[in-house]
Amino acid sequence: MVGDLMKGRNEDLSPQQVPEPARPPQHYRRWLILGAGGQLGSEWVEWMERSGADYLGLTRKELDITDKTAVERALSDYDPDVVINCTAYTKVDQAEDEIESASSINVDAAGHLAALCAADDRMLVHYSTDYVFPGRMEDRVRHPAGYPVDFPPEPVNSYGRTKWLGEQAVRSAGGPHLILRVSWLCGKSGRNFVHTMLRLAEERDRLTVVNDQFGTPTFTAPVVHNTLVLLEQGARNTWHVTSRGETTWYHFASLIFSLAKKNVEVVPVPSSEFPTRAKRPAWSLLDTGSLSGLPGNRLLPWQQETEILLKSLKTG
Ligand SMILES: NC(=O)C1=CN([C@@H]2O[C@H](COP(=O)(O)OP(=O)(O)OC[C@H]3O[C@@H](n4cnc5c(N)ncnc54)[C@H](OP(=O)(O)O)[C@@H]3O)[C@@H](O)[C@H]2O)C=CC1
Ligand SMILES: Cc1cn([C@H]2C[C@H](O)[C@@H](COP(=O)(O)OP(=O)(O)O[C@H]3O[C@@H](C)C(=O)[C@@H](O)[C@H]3O)O2)c(=O)[nH]c1=O
Repeated sequence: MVGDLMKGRNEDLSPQQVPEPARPPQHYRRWLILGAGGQLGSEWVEWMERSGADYLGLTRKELDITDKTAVERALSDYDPDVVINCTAYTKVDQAEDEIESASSINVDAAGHLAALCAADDRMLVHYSTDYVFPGRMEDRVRHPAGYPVDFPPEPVNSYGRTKWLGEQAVRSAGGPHLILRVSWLCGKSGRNFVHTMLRLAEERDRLTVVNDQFGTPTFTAPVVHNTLVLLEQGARNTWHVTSRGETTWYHFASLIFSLAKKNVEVVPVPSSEFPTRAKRPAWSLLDTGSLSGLPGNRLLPWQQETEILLKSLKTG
């Protein structure tokens, strides 16, 4: 079935060689990583540590991005050339009821950070999401390779709306920036679908998982790699960064259990049989065509990246 889903995209999704990890470009000397305790932030810290780059990673405890004075002080004290904003409010269901909290982090704080970066000509990398798009199945017919970067956003939930407003706040600050939209993000640490499935496998022997929401699982290591590739090439503005291919949460769960050798019965269900507080887009594939043209990119099939992540969870 996963094979069938892939056929529509008419591309080679067999495993490919994993490129050598990209290195931080030399033209940026000092790197500030915000949200360093989150799943993407901790991946960034690991890469920076390994590369020997001059970086400072700040967790939420060390810097609350909604504290304007503290953010100003952090920027002026460390004086970074590039700021990687991995902070976000990411609890999709809770965002429906905690709009103020989600907005203060995803919109106001992102805009304030962008304005400060713009004032001192610091490069800002900001992450956004596939959930900014409406996710209509009919959009798939017109855009089989995924939503183009300039497709008009129309989020279907509060989290998506705050991320879209956050993007606009970053753009309107007018400084040098990269906004990278990623989807269905999973990494070694933090809250994500892989960890949720592995936890549920210990608690239950049968799970129902939605099979009518389509997208692309994306992994933190290739996101950091591709961000470095984009920075190396001097890229600016908005890009889509995902793995290759397309699947549903049900097929993603099935692959996780099969690779992790978990004996769980996974039952495919329509979204109507798995009600959630927030609506999710039915189809949120992102077109990564622009990134695929850049040398050194890491755009591997989502199945291969899932296997790489599960192996790294095993080996630690
Ligand atoms: N997770 C996903 O599936 C996807 C994520 N994205 C985007 O990718 C980016 C990274 O997401 P991801 O790493 O998964 O998210 P996480 O939720 O794992 O990390 C976000 C981090 O931001 C921190 N944070 C929250 N509020 C504040 C604050 N006021 N000040 C400082 N730090 C704060 C969180 O701390 P704490 O945990 O203590 O609250 C957490 O460490 C985000 O922009 C997200 O919107 C895009 C698509 C998919
Ligand atoms: C746990 C579980 C979830 N589901 C469904 C609910 C939902 O429709 C889908 C995904 O579940 P989650 O709640 O884990 O994923 P969700 O929080 O919607 O993930 C999103 O997070 C934000 C931050 C993003 O930016 C998105 O790209 C996306 O990754 O799977 C099941 O069908 N069965 C289950 O047992």
